Amino acid sequence: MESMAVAGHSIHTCFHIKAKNPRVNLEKQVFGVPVLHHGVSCIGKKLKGKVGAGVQAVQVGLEESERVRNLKSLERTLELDAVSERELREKGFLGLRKTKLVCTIGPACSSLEDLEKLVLGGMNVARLNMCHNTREWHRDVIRKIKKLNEEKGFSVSVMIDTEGSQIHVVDHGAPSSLKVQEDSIWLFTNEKFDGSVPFTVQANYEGFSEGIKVGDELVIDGGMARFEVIEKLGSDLRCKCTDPGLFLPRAKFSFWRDGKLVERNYELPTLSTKDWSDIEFGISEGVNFIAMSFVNDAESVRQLKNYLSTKSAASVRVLAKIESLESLQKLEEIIEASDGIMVARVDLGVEIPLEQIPTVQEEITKVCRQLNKPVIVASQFLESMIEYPTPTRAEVADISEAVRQYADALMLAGESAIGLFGQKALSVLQMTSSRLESWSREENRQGSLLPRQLGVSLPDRIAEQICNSAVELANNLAVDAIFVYTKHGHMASLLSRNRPNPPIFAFTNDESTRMSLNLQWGVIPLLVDLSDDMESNISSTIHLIKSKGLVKEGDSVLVVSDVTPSRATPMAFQSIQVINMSQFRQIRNRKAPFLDCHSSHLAVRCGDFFTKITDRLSGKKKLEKELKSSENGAGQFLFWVLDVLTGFTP
Ligand SMILES: Nc1ncnc2c1ncn2[C@@H]1O[C@H](COP(=O)(O)OP(=O)(O)O)[C@@H](O)[C@H]1O
Ligand SMILES: C=C(OP(=O)(O)O)C(=O)O
Repeated sequence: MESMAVAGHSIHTCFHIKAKNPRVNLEKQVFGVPVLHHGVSCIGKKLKGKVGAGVQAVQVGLEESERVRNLKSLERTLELDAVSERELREKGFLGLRKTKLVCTIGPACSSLEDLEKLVLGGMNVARLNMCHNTREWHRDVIRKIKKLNEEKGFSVSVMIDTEGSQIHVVDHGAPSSLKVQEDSIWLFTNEKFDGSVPFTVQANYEGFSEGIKVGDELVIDGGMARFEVIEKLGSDLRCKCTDPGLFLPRAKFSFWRDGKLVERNYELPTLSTKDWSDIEFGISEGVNFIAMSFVNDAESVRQLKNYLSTKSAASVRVLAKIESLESLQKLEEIIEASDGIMVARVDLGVEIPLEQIPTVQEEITKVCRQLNKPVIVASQFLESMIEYPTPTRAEVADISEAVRQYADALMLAGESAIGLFGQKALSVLQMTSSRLESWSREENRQGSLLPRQLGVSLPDRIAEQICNSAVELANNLAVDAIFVYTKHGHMASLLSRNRPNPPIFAFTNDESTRMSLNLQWGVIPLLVDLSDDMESNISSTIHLIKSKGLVKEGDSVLVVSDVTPSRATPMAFQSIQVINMSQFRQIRNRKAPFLDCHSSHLAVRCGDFFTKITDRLSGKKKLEKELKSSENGAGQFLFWVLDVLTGFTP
């Protein structure tokens, strides 16, 4: 054991852990777990009156004047975005929406007024697809969003999608959508000519028909219309319509043989020359996310991330769009290489049968959570609302299903970009996701993917386990919020991964972290000027939230702090504390922590306890016996924590 600080009901311990399991490199890691000896008896119920009244442990070595200075500077700089603040006032902590919303910006919503309405309607991320419209148009939209952020106190992130390389139709013989009649004969060609020729479809890639045989099936947009290849004329294909339907501009097509997709290795790069120049544009306009279209392997994601690093733009997060069979086959490596995933359901439906989309979506969402990467489920949630003012019941059910699967974010495409009822569509998305979230909470149905099922899969197992346990504590103690202090957002995302009942307030002093956390389920990112003194950070942020009148009598918070080594805290220190915010008072006049006999007894227990856990539970039985027989509350508490933590069998 290294050091300890105890005051009031909060106990902080800090100790070395020596692991016997070589996979867990604990030797150099130190963390502290402040624990309560009250509260054991109130698991699952509201904590009113039972929680330590405040954070009273004070950093060793910090002079009082410095502490007060830290507190004052924090108070000046805490930024909670205007939309979250309004929602918090209206609905309280537990009423905050957890599922994030992404809107595609297009001609129907690109004015300043319309963008503001989308932000007020809950848009967390504005998405611009670089395959449409001009660069000037995109620049104008990005600047409008930044202007709104600055002037109205919003915090909306910007995402651009690269166009990517996919075989699609350049022209299908008409300027707009076209009905395809049964048995009509069409020519598919790579020849380039100006204008439209009836019954002639120009493809964007000359090798589009390589490997295709007479008798193969050509499917438009995953089933909008179907043709049979009846003749090969050089690289052109003569096809007969077997299943009539619609030809949309830029329709995508795929070939099928014996009920299976004909897989071909097109010599098309994931990022074209145009994409690279769009990426340059995105960097220069300070976008927060780049969503890469048609990613087929992890290498292309790494290539973009390396490029961003060389351009000092590593803070731009790279999302991989899963929209091909190949990307599904290499799903895990792509997820691991990227900063997040978009399930691009429209294009995915071109390459896999439509009936497989729901289960594939669920699988991708689950793997993303396991690997701790945010996932956006995209497109066609409210397709009918492009034209109609109300959604179909099936569309509402589709939204609910994605929320039930715990996707981090849901995305509108044509509904907001070109739809007649974009704002209404966003409000349907917002209301449906909020409704399902509160239903899950009320009915205590949050356990569909328990932390145990997430497995122990991440490289930083200590942080992972602390966050898993913190969320279990937060849920069982029914706290109103979780606070986390984070530089890169790592701890915040690990907490979010467990999909807790209370919202996660992530305090960061890094603007790019704040913007990237906008995609993370249940996280309210706040920009603060964090100091080295974690206790004063905690004290000031609670004080500030209180002073804004956002705390009600009895509101409690579970605080997870992740402090990197500094002058004031020479060791890495991660701690969990539970604080009753309404009774909280800022402590300004205490200089040093103090110990008492009871606390030092507890700390020894803690050291013993964690050593045994990391020793693959070998000591669990013995320790259980010791803790069970303990006569004080601390022993009982640790017995319970042991029970929580040891559910995570390595
Ligand atoms: N910036 C834009 N300018 C014009 N139209 C757009 C723009 N962005 C999107 N759209 C329209 O909205 C629709 C949906 O957009 P998107 O989600 O990019 O899907 P996709 O490109 O696959 O159709 C597009 O088909 C296009 O008609
Ligand atoms: C979001 C999608 O991709 P894009 O809009 O780029 O075609 C999709 O296919 O669902």
